[in-house]
Amino acid sequence: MTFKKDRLRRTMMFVPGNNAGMLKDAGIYGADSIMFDLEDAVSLAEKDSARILVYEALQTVDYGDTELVVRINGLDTDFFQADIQAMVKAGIDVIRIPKVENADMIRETENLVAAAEEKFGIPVGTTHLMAAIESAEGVLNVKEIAKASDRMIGIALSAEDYTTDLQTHRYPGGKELEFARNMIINAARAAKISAFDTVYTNVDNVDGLIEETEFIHQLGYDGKSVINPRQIPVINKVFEPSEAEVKNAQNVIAAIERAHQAGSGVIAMNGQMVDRPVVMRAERVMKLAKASGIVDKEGHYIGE
Ligand SMILES: CC(=O)SCCNC(=O)CCNC(=O)[C@H](O)C(C)(C)COP(=O)(O)OP(=O)(O)OC[C@H]1O[C@@H](n2cnc3c(N)ncnc32)[C@H](O)[C@@H]1OP(=O)(O)O
Ligand SMILES: O=C([O-])CC(=O)C(=O)O
Ligand SMILES: [Mg+2]
Repeated sequence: MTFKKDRLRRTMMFVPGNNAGMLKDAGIYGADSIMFDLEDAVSLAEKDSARILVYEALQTVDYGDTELVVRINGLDTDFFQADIQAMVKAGIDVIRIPKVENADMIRETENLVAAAEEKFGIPVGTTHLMAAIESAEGVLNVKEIAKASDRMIGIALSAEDYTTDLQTHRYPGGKELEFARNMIINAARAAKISAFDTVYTNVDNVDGLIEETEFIHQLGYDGKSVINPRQIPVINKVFEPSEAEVKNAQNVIAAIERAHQAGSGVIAMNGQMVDRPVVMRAERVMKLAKASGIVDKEGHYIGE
């Protein structure tokens, strides 16, 4: 398991914790993060066996350098304490807390995680947290939630439960999610952590998934939670920079290097000002280009 706070997180794939076959193969599909689910994909009768199965998978399956996340059961259930114990002991990278409504829920989880780290000899502070926002209360408190702990790496919108709480449902186009999506991306960026959009539940509707992903990409989200491996390349493609974007980013980076050599932090390129925010955007384009395999190690465009 490897952890890097600012890594790319275009796709975070839910894997039902009670499905041994899916647990075994989850690493082969190229998700940036794998999320083992102990919560809503697992029936009440299977809560204990799923926890054991995920623990075993973490001991035996090689997931390479994919980030490993577990969605524990909610803090209002009888299962979350055992989930935390087992997953911290297994050395999970990130614990995703479902149905987070306020910052106290993050602090409560953090205390239990810290105690488990001490108990199992895991360096204190190395298990990270993220929060899923699934209610109106959660959306209204998201700023405090995002900043509740140094362990926080991200905030996710969970629109199935959220729209139920709002007493609506999901519509094509997602107007009912506009407020939550804007709140979450701003809270995540204010806290300097990742923002994940919700699952797209119709796995056969590729056009709908592209449309939704283009929209959340435009808003600034890092990526989406996914429920099926077929959704991974579709989302990655939306996040893949175009050739023109890559070439522009390369020119920006070269221009600012020339400026720095001349002792300046700003330079004009084809009549456009290039300064720090432009360079930061260019660096993100190059990071996405590398992850998409469209540039070589030196950053030269090689296409697909
Ligand atoms: C609101 C919420 O809480 S959402 C989160 C909880 N829900 C989940 O976790 C659901 C996870 N997803 C799934 O169970 C399934 O993808 C379904 C039920 C949506 C669709 O199932 P299928 O139609 O069988 O998917 P599909 O035919 O595309 O599967 C292709 C392969 O991918 C595997 N696969 C499918 N989904 C996943 C997954 N989430 N993780 C790992 N492997 C998966 C299948 O096992 C199959 O493997 P195989 O070719 O070796 O047999
Ligand atoms: O996190 C997600 O997108 C899935 C989920 O639990 C929800 O939508 O309620
Ligand atoms: Mg949910």
